[in-house]
Amino acid sequence: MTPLDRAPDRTPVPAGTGLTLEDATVDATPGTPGPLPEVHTTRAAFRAALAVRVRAAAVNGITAPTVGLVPTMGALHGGHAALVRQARAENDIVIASVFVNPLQFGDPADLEHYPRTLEEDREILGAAGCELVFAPDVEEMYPGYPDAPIVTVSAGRMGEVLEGASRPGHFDGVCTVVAKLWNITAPPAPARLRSYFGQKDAQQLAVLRRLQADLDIAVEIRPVPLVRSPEGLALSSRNTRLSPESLEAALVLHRALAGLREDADAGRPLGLEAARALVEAEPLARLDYLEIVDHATLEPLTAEQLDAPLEQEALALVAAAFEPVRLIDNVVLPVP
Ligand SMILES: Nc1ncnc2c1ncn2[C@@H]1O[C@H](COP(=O)(O)OP(=O)(O)OP(=O)(O)O)[C@@H](O)[C@H]1O
Ligand SMILES: CC(C)(CO)[C@@H](O)C(=O)[O-]
Ligand code: BAL
Repeated sequence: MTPLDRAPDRTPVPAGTGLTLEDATVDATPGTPGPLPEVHTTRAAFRAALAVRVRAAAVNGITAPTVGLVPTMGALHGGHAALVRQARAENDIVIASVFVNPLQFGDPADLEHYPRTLEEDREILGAAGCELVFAPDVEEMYPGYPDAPIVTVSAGRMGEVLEGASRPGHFDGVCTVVAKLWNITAPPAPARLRSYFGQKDAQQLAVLRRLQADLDIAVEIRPVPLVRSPEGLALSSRNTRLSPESLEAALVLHRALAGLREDADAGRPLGLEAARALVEAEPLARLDYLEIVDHATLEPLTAEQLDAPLEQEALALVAAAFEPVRLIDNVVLPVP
């Protein structure tokens, strides 16, 4: 029995339902140094190292250990540390992947400038309780790249809206790499895999729930609340590329979402236009979208649904450019 199985308030969220988790209070500090996790760059070496840990658990009387996987693209911060800490609290073995996945980048400059900081990442992962890291290069992950992979996973219509409309192919790339990561890190039975994703990437979480359910993949998805800076900015690896002025300006995203959250809490009509106008009034922001959608399907709420108290939980999602980066944020809108 794992810590998660024992905790009655931690029953798995069924696939397709929304999150009810509040944003997390900020703890952007990496924590006290822990043992540095073992890093493997090949699939074979990683699988062998995981099998050793599963056997060691059995020797210690844990015959069906759970493995908590935290997929990341590196450049880790307090948001990622929260994922690892939650995985540590709920599982017998905690592993992470660090891989900047070229399939999910449309913009070559975004891929080129994506920060790569494996040594610092290792320290953050160790401090948060991760013991094993899979950090392949592109050739290991996609032998023959860019002529491979030939067969990929499609996110379907959920991958064409919101982020997907601005980043065509992005969610197909995410689904393809995550399906591979789940296959590579699947522990030998009777051990079980759980995979941790942040609410910060709310559309990604919704798409990956469908990937798991629609393809019957043997993994349990565990959501983790969004972690913000003390000022309210959603922590993101891309924040490091913002000027001090843009950092300040970017707080408008949280202000706009907080207004919608207040409307929802009070059972008032949701002030979607006012929230959009707030972001548009910020000179350093270029609004891409601000939408209110169904939590599980990502379908936009109708005008009637926006005007009446919510009957089911919704999600307000925003994306805006603060040159040279594009930021996303979201808030869960609860039933009043
Ligand atoms: N502020 C945050 N709060 C909660 N989870 C987060 C936060 N930031 C990232 N995550 C989660 O960490 C995982 C890895 O994300 P990723 O490596 O893309 O980091 P990131 O900071 O979101 O990067 P970027 O914003 O540049 O895309 C994802 O599941 C993501 O949702
Ligand atoms: C899930 C993920 C690691 C896949 O590359 C990435 O999209 C991310 O970091 O959110
Ligand atoms: N956190 C989502 C990964 C990306 O922006 O590509």
